[in-house]
Amino acid sequence: MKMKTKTPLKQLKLAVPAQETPITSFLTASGTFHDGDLLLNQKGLRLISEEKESRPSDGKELEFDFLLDDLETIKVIGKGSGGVVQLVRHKWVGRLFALKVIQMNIQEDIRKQIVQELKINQASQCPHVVVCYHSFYHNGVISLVLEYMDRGSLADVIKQVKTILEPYLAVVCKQVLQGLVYLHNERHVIHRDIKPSNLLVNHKGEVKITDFGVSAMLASSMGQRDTFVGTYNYMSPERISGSTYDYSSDIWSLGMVVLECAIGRFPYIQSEDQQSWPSFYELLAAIVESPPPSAPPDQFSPEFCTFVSSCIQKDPRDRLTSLELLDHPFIKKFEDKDLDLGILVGGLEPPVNFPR
Ligand SMILES: Nc1ncnc2c1ncn2[C@@H]1O[C@H](COP(=O)(O)OP(=O)(O)OP(=O)(O)O)[C@@H](O)[C@H]1O
Repeated sequence: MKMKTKTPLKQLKLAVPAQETPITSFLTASGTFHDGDLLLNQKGLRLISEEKESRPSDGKELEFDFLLDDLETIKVIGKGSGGVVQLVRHKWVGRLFALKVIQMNIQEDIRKQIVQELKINQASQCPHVVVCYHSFYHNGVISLVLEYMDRGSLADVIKQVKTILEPYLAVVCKQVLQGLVYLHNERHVIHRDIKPSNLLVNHKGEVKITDFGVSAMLASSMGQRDTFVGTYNYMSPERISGSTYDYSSDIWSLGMVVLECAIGRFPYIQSEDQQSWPSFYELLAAIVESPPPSAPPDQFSPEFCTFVSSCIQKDPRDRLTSLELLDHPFIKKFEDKDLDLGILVGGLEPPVNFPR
């Protein structure tokens, strides 16, 4: 066994029991957050293990260094429960990014979730997962420099178009499934928060998954019940009832999102003119106890109906996997039609002009 003769001061500092401000318990004296092969400080995030390997360029890597001061805010484009998302421009290069700012007065398990998000994003080599170019930690705030998705989220899209027709929905689904196959089969992570506002779209018609549950975790840790309600809508019955869950939990959520986009309303609301939403607890009870929602067969193709019911199954074992769903007849049906989602979203108001 290798013995160290001297214990470095930094290690002594880490051994001190939890202090009043939780952040100090995981930062080194130099203000660096260290977790395994991940280093995060004011200068940015580094994956130490990958530093020596020269990664093949996929055209997404940036040739310039980032400093927070080099980014100028254009405007706020979104607000989540964990913080604010701004459209920013790199002053010298002129390129646009989305800057997500997350407050960090939080506990250990939530911090681990955030580290997971940082790791996934930083190392993402998948065209259907939003790229995180850089992350900063400063004064208790984590800032993520994300790929800017100029058509906003699927939530923004359905606010305008109300419903998405099956052929376009198949194109959206295929891309989300490709992102999920990457997360489930290559990164071995459950997203945990698939919902319309976490599926982002750009003018090229690309759809990408973002936000690995950080905001939801933050909200729940801070007891913001109201802002956290939204995330339960797409949550699988096994998660709501506190059972163990796995990748198939994301598939339930995907099914709910797809069905909502097709019928133009959240599936647990009976009809468009229903006076009020079910209460928070009524909704949770319905998801856990009622038969799962399905696509009305008189309005949709058999392929679409079976796709939805292959996702929205109460028993997680009855759901297909992301890889199996990529081969589903609903996805295959429109594959050679060469449909351009860019044309659909191109006709919409860019979300940056929305009054918020
Ligand atoms: N990379 C991005 N490019 C463009 N717009 C983005 C980007 N990331 C987020 N947004 C916009 O900002 C909004 C807020 O995002 P955020 O992830 O903070 O919260 P949310 O997913 O809407 O909600 P919650 O915090 O409850 O999960 C999104 O709905 C989206 O419209």
